[in-house]
Amino acid sequence: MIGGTGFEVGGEPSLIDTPYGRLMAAATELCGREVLFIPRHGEAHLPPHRVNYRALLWAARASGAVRVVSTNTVGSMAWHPVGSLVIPTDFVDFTKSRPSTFFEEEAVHVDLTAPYCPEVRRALAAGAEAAGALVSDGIYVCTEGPHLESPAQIRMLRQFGDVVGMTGYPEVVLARELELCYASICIVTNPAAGMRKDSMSAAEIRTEMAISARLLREVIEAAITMIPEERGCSCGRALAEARL
Ligand SMILES: CSC[C@H]1O[C@H](OP(=O)(O)O)[C@H](O)[C@@H]1O
Ligand code: HPA
Repeated sequence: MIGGTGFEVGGEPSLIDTPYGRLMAAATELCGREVLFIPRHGEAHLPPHRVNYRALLWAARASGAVRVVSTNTVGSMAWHPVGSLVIPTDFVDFTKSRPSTFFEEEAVHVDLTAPYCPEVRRALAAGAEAAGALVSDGIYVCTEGPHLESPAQIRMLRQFGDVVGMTGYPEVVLARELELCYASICIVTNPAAGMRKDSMSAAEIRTEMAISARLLREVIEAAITMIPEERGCSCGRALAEARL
């Protein structure tokens, strides 16, 4: 699991070395399944544009994981109430400065027709339903941050997607490049800028996330039991025809 702002599951902490740097992770068990929990922002809570996304995914694979469940907090650019969940089906990238590939020296073009693993997405949707959460599919728009968006930016971005965050990209792409299954469960913490009269501060967003953390854990625990043992998706063959 890659845990976002305000989400923890506990576990035995350890340091993992990757070619991209060292990070902290915690091994634990959830519902009988072995889980490696990696806090996305690390102990120092790195801002989104400085998160070491390649190290996160590399560490996941090096630990033997084949599936990654990520949690993200998002602002809604549509109708979603605060506290509801969104499972991305697709994404649009508006970031500016992040290393976004493991393949700097060769031309490798992974297919992103279905960027998020359909099997893990299905399990998350079933887990959300079992937990009684309000959940919907949606398109995740990723901004560079670290500032929250302006109302004019949101008027533009809402033509491209449903929810906005700063961390969903390039994780989703890097996971595919490592042939990992990857899906995200997003918690709506606020209406995006300009969607309501009053604004919402980062501190208030964090408070909203804390309120929803227990629900999110319930959803993930239920989802984990619904992920099939064997992979039936094509994520594990992402590189088969990706090289030129
Ligand atoms: C003011 S909160 C913004 C911060 O929270 C989200 O991070 P994460 O997806 O890791 O929960 C968002 O993308 C920003 O990084
Ligand atoms: O409104 C938002 N914008 C960007 N990232 C976010 N993460 C939570 N809410 C937001």
